[in-house]
Amino acid sequence: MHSVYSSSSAIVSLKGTGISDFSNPVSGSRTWLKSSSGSGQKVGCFSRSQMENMGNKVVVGAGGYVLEDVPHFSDYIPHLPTYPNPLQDNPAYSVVKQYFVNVDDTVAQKIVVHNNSPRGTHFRRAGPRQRVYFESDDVHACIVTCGGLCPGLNTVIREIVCGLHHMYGVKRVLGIDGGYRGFYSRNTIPLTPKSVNDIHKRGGTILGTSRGGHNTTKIVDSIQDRGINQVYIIGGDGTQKGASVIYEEIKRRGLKVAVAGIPKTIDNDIPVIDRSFGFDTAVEEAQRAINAAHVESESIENGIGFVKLMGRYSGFIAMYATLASRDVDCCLIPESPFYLEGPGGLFEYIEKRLIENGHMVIVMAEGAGQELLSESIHSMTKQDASGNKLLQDVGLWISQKIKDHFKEGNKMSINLKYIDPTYMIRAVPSNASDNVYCTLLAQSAVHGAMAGYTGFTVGPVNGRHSYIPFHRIIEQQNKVVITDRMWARLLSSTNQPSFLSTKDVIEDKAEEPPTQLLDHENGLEVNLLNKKINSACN
Ligand SMILES: Nc1ncnc2c1ncn2[C@@H]1O[C@H](COP(=O)(O)OP(=O)(O)O)[C@@H](O)[C@H]1O
Ligand SMILES: O=P(O)(O)OC[C@H]1O[C@](O)(COP(=O)(O)O)[C@@H](O)[C@@H]1O
Ligand SMILES: [Mg+2]
Repeated sequence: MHSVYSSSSAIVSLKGTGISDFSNPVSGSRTWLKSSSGSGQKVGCFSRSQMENMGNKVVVGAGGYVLEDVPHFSDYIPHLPTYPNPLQDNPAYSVVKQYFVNVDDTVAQKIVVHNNSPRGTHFRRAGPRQRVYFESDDVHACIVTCGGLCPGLNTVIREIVCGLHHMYGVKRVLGIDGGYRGFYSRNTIPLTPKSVNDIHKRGGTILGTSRGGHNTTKIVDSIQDRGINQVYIIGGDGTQKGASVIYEEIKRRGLKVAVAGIPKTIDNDIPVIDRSFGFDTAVEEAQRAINAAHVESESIENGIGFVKLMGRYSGFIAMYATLASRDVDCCLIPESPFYLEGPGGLFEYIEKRLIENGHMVIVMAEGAGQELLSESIHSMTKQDASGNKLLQDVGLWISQKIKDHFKEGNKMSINLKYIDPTYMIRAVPSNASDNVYCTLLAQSAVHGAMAGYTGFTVGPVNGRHSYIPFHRIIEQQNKVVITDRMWARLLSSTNQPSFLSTKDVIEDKAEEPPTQLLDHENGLEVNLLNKKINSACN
């Protein structure tokens, strides 16, 4: 078994699973890995400064057990008082058999294992703790929403406000207006259970949102000046990067301010978590557009219904909407390169399908085929205010190319209807299942902040809500793995060509990224950690 040490060298013993909870304040500013002196076996090879540079809290236990832990106030503020969790006096929760999450509970990232598999990466289980680090009257929380819209934003806001109020008796919650820049350029909005009561029935975010405008110093100054001590940040990969630097600055200033991220991405491009809120709603809402495309295409000779869906780098919405519909003949996503002309190309497939069936439906994620368009028109690489690549409308461009192709030499007379429902999908309120999911995310975030955790994102890992360190959320994007069984299911449901050679498949398998929504069969997360450890050692 291996140990976690604080910089004051106070040893926190590791029970059972080889982990420790940080609910007891430990003096010192950091935790790091150290060789297990008991067994004489070397664990990891980090010097203190290497671990400090990496800034990650990792605990290694028996059998290849790894806990990628989240920071806690006690890591950098010594001797903080704790209080009994008010939930234990809450009549609604009196029916719960076990009020509090066991301090040793962690959630396995990899659940498909073999006889000799290492136990692999784990995350701290989310939920209420026996002791909290805030008295109800002392909490001054704020909530901010950043990045693009996503169904469910208002539900998360509502449930943070109500969770704080009903479970922990917190009365002071502020809304930050218009994303990160609202911290320093706008007035705040007081939020109460009454004022947020109905907001989950509306799309968008009552707080407004924005891209760009992340100024760490100004944001943390504003947090400090207003006396805010819990910051709930709802947003996608860009937002979580912003939240991570806010947390670092807060820690640098030694402030007792919890920073909790709630991952928002309609594209489902955030790694580690099972899925993101709003994704389910988006897939459901996309059915209306696909149905319309089907009706239109069926009604005319050689009809083609072409639907563009969101998905800048990840084609999950397109893939799941296609699988759900069964009316789609071709699904194009950014992860699966395709080509238009020649044998095995898109034009050939369209012609074949129209001859066979008289009509067809194509679904395309907005990020698909960007390289075809750039090659063709030498497009400039423009960015939005957050630094995200601004995409060309490939759907419109391909639609025109299809029309031109069939017009040339009077090949075939086709009727193509182009449908772009992207913003209509994004603006709807979340569906019932996303509403429940948003509630759990919000409550997990509230429990974590009250328990003194900070610098974390919440999310379900294999169905269990967990606290995940920021770096795991922001270091890579979740993508559809086209050598996985789910993409094969899609290909078999549409009958479209894979546009891949055997060589491509072999190469892709060799560098397959980890993904959620799909099976984890190869322990890539552990490999990733090992790679990090090795590179830190070299
Ligand atoms: N690397 C980064 N560091 C700090 N802030 C960032 C970073 N990337 C994005 N942000 C900020 O996060 C917010 C949202 O980012 P954006 O990419 O637009 O949306 P999303 O969070 O949905 O991906 C913006 O205010 C942006 O300035
Ligand atoms: O037009 P906007 O507001 O920049 O949003 C478009 C982008 O928003 C998204 O839906 C989600 O992006 P974010 O998660 O970065 O907000 C992308 O798929 C899409 O390209
Ligand atoms: Mg993003």
